Amino acid sequence: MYKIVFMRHGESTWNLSNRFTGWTDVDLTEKGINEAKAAGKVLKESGFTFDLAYTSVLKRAVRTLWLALDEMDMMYVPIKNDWRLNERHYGALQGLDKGETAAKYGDEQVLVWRRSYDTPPPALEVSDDRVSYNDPRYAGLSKEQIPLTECLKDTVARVVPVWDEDIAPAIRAGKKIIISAHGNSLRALIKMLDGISDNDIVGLNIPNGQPLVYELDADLKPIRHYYLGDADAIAAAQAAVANQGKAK
Ligand SMILES: O=C(O)[C@H](O)COP(=O)(O)O
Repeated sequence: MYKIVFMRHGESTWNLSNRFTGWTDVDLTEKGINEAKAAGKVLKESGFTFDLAYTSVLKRAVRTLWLALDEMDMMYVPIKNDWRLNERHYGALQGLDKGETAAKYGDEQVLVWRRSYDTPPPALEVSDDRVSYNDPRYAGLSKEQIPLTECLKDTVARVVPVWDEDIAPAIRAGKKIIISAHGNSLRALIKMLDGISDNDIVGLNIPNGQPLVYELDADLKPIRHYYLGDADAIAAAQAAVANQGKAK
């Protein structure tokens, strides 16, 4: 039996101000820093150790990983940064307030943009300052690989190859792995692992900064999964994420 730990980053400044974030590189809040440290503490207390870590190229996930590993006194663990673990690109919604957007377009439309499997939010114009073409961290990518918007299906299409080509072979080679990523890049991975339908994935919300353990069989099929933290607090945090896209 194998175990792998998934963790969404701690609260970011744009989680706090309830803005669509996507590929915008915002940092953690004080609360987010504390969530990351608490995640490291509970992992340590639960006896977890790691010998390989994966994260995105966005600082909220990278810093969450650093803080958790620091808390575990395991900052020597090799880290692979992969842009394909980035948050789902939120297109022209990036920077907008989720509640205000729901008040303008309706809760239903915002739910479609946030959670439907194959309807992307409105795309950025290529001339928009928010487009990542000139960002040095994506210098090795073609323009076709740099999204102007993404639905979850698009995110699945870039996340699953990281699993198949990199993470799964490492698990099979016996590496104990933690992945620090984002609400929707983790939803993409979990959809694939658990075989969740396009309809049911709408109801899956990942809370900030809570280690999620997956136990996998010899074929890397999930046996069971569980959060390490307090169950009531996690359920409340998941409900809060679901409610972020509703008009006040
Ligand atoms: O990109 C964002 O805004 C968040 O990280 C995830 O947002 P969501 O829960 O609204 O999809």
